[in-house]
Amino acid sequence: MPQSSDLDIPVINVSDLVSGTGNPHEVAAKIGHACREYGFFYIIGHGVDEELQQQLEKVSHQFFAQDIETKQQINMSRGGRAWRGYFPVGGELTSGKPDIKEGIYFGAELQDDHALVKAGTPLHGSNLFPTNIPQMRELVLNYTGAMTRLGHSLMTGISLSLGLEESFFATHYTSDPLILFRIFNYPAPSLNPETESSWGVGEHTDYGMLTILRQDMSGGLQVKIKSQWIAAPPIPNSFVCNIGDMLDRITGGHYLSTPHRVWNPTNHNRLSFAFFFDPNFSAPVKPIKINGQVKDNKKERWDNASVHEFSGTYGDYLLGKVSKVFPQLRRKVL
Ligand SMILES: O=C(O)CCC(=O)C(=O)O
Ligand SMILES: [Fe+2]
Repeated sequence: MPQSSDLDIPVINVSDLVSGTGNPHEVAAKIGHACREYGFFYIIGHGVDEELQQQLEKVSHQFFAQDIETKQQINMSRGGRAWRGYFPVGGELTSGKPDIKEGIYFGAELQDDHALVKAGTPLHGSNLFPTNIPQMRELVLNYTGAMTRLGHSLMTGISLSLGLEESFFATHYTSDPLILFRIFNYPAPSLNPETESSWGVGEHTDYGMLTILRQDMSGGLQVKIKSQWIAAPPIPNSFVCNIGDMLDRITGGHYLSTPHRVWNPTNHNRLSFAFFFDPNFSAPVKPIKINGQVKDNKKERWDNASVHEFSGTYGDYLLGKVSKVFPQLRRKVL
């Protein structure tokens, strides 16, 4: 680990963006700098109710502490094409290796009569909530509501930071954002991932636009910046934000989709709450004109793939990735 403090991930107070008062341009400039140099930043002053977060954390501990049979009652196999529900430890792979984590997948709560659900669109539908922990439903829906509002505010900052109209992303990409929300539990004790090659989540980049992560106080998140792994330790009352592949693509690589990985360095379980604020499923993803050349971090990337070679909608990109692991999510051939 480098000792140099110039590799510290920036902490940005976003209250002026969220409240729409004060100086959003100053906040946007800080976000722009962080996106160019790190692809990661912490936010404080985000306005998301701390009590709500703590209650969600409490019921999540309650859920994961149950026996496996009870948790399996909402297994992902029951979520069908909506891609919702519980997966057990080892049930998800990163680069072909099983992750040492379990979790629950949630998304926007859409009923069967919603047009996209009726059309059989993958990743759209209703959630699987645990019936034996009834509070979880309302907490998850309140939390995803608050995070969706926060996502919209941050996207205005990202628009401004690129010298675009503040509504640029809302107009072209996120009028109906694809929302994925995952609660993860990384059990303890963990093996040393450096020697045992067993990560909670192996090295990867996120697929979409913007990820907003709440991590508990355990630590263990690492970010690959300028070829070095650095720690992104928990900071009370903050969220960690990072850029996904689509924003990297749209900005010609000027905003980096930065590789990261996680393990549990403690002797108790580690919880995290990953909220993915991603483009509309049907939005065509196209680069904007930006000064300077396209920057391709293909060589730095875990998959040695270039996001700049992709063309199509966000749905095409996402399904191309996840249907390798979940073949049932392939598009229906009409
Ligand atoms: O659990 C974490 O801290 C991060 C999870 C993550 O990187 C992901 O789900 O994409
Ligand atoms: Fe991630």
